[in-house]
Amino acid sequence: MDGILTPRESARFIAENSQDVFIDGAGVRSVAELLLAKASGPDLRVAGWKTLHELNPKSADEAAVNWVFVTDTLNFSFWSEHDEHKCLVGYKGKTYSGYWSLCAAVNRALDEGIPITSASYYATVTLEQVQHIFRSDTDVLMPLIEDRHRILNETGKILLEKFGGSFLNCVQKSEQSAQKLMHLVVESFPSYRDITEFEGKRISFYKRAQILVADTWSVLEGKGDGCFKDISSITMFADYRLPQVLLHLGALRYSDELLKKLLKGEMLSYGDKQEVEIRGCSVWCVELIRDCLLELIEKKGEKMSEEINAILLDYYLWDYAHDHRAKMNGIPFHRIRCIYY
Ligand SMILES: Nc1nc2c(c(CN[C@H]3C=C[C@H](O)[C@@H]3O)cn2[C@@H]2O[C@H](COP(=O)(O)O)[C@@H](O)[C@H]2O)c(=O)[nH]1
Repeated sequence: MDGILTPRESARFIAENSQDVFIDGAGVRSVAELLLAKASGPDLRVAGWKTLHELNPKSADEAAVNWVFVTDTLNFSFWSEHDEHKCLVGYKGKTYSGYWSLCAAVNRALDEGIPITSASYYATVTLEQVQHIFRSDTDVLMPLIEDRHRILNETGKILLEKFGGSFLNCVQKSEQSAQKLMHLVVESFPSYRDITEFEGKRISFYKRAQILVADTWSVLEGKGDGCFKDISSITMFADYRLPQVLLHLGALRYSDELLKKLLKGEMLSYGDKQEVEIRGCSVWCVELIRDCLLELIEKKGEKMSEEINAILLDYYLWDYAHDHRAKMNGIPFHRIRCIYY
């Protein structure tokens, strides 16, 4: 897209001009050391996407790719006003919240015979049907349910018109380039256009487009159509969880004014200067953590069977945030309602 900085260029520019969010060098190093201990384990492997997460598809076929597409099309804004009172989805004896409540609802619908991953279905699905599919076990609904309905209709129609109703056709058009696929998704599907302005420049995060490429790579196990030669050019995904965990681990720091605002639970808006600084510095922070980790691996003389990239670090840190939810209680995440993350 012309005149727009790439996510990596955007992150660097924001980090160099940020006034309320700072990257802490010592914190970056300590996170890299934490990850070094995991480097040769199962966590920092593309296979972890399936082995560590029971709701993710185990197959690597067209149906699995279309599962990834519909979940990442709806992969935004799950936080609730009060954490003890939120949307919950029970599935196969377990209760899921947040992003996982979305996946549980998709799998529940498929088990009920509702073809929620088929574009021919969700292109014309009604609001009532969407409210039923994503119903909560509590009186707290999944946030932005009307937006989710609108986006399903819009995205389904485009997938039918441009790609024969299957995201696998879109993947194949990208000729094993992650960047080509990311740009094809952003150009084709409006809800993926995570673009804003900062200090007079047009910047991009493309959070859902990047995580869609990453999850496509993961579900195809990095093979065949999913063997993206440039997969390591994808950055971390600028959501609202990663900044929180980077703050908790000391790799990010906020100004007193911003911290006070977040601790009060004040909402930010998409494109606010401080919101952009949080997202941009988080992306750049993970780039620096990756560089530091690769240096430590080199020094240690470890042989890696798979290249470590920002995607695998992101997945690990996002899961870390989930596993340490209680410990992170006092650490705020920035509250925003939007369809981009
Ligand atoms: N940076 C980053 N953001 C991610 C993910 C994922 C799900 N990926 C998992 C699936 C397979 C992989 O193995 C990953 O484990 C969701 N999100 C974002 O988080 C927020 C939801 O958070 P909570 O309210 O706590 O559920 C929301 O903005 C959502 O868009 C990720 O991986 N990285």
